[in-house]
Amino acid sequence: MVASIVRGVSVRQRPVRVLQIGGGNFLRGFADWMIQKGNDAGVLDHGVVVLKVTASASAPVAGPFRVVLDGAGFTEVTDVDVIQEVAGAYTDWDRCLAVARGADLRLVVSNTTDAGIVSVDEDLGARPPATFPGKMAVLLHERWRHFGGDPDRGLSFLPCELIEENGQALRAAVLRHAAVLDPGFAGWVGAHCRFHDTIVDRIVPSGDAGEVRGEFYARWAIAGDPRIRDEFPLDRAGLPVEFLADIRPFREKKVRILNGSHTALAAVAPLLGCVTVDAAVEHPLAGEFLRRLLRDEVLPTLPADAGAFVEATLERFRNPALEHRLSDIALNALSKWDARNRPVVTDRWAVGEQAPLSVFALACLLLGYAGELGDYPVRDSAEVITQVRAGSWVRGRLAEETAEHMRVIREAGPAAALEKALR
Ligand SMILES: NC(=O)c1ccc[n+]([C@@H]2O[C@H](COP(=O)([O-])OP(=O)(O)OC[C@H]3O[C@@H](n4cnc5c(N)ncnc54)[C@H](O)[C@@H]3O)[C@@H](O)[C@H]2O)c1
Ligand SMILES: O=P(O)(O)OC[C@@H](O)[C@@H](O)[C@H](O)[C@H](O)CO
Repeated sequence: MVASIVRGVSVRQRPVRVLQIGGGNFLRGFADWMIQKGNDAGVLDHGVVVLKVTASASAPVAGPFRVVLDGAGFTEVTDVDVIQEVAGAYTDWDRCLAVARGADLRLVVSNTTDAGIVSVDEDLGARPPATFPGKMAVLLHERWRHFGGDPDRGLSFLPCELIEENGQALRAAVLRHAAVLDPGFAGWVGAHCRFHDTIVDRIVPSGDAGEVRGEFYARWAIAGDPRIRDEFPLDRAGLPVEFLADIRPFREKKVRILNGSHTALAAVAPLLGCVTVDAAVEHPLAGEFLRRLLRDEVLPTLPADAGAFVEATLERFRNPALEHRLSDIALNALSKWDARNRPVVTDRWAVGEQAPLSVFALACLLLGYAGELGDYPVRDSAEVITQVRAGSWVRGRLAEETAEHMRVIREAGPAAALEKALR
């Protein structure tokens, strides 16, 4: 294979088999790292083209970067050179269409945050269409036309977004647009493109163009058509990838334990002076809050074997090398509380129990969003912030319970209020 020079560093040229939607830290430190390992182990020969699907000025850089991963007592450094090109949907849509016609293309990996997989009516003639599914439908249409509807030219989708049934959500959104473009094309998408639900796990807190930093721990659970195991045989390179018939139990455990406690901790611990996750775990009050939340509220809603994942998660949170800032987790915190913490509260209430610490975290968020907690980090949509300030974000029993916590926080301060909630 010929090597090309990008930013003065050699990039190994490989067939472009993967279209990557988004070039954020997570995909580079997780999916690209795995593809690199698969290539190095000889189970893959995959190059990646990154499609930049947002209009922001900052673009991911094509070419090699370094992934630095911290494990328990060791650091792993990997030079990743799988990205062959970055194509900008807003700067060169024709190039994106050309990539979609690629003869070697097999897989689409995406991570567009919780906001990316949306299903709305939009102008599919726009260059480019506004949303990720809209763009994908037009790119697939180009591919379908180019290959004359060849059944062997369908693509396999591995979305990494943390929403429920991510593959099925993406499929439904793409099919909605496909039906508008051409019924024959929609039939081809439905029959020959495979959308896998997946759940990912690796904490990747930071990065820049040249380097991504995260933890060594990783897990990728992939559901759906078993042919994916041969198309993307990362498990044969010893990577932590599992092909499962049903990923829902793992998803529920991971989201409730890891993401839910991240969200709750990021709501509460800054009020106690904590800046990072590891500092919060070691803080007497914040650490107690986290452990009690997991033990008394989250674990009882999960199968008995979830205890081991709680212990492992606490150990991962203690990793000081990650320097994981609580304010970075605070993005869209209320929507995340809704998706990750509310189900715990609802499940506890359904069996006649309480979930005061989950509700306490919500009370902190509501006070912070209302501007009552000084420089509390608030990073959410204007719509959500307006709803909170109008008092319409919570209703019923949740409104009553949060109001009581908010009263105590206002009167006694966050630390005393948390001590009371922990009693
Ligand atoms: N970093 C982690 O530890 C980690 C681990 C697992 C999952 N995740 C998930 O990844 C997401 C954050 O990714 P990151 O850490 O790489 O952050 P990042 O900011 O580096 O990357 C976010 C990516 O999403 C794209 N994006 C944002 N909004 C979009 C939209 N509306 N439509 C299309 N694309 C959009 C951006 O262009 C960028 O490529 C979160 O949703 C998180 O749940 C992160
Ligand atoms: O990225 P967010 O804001 O959706 O959530 C923050 C963290 O909980 C998340 O990124 C975890 O680090 C990740 O899900 C670990 O697998």
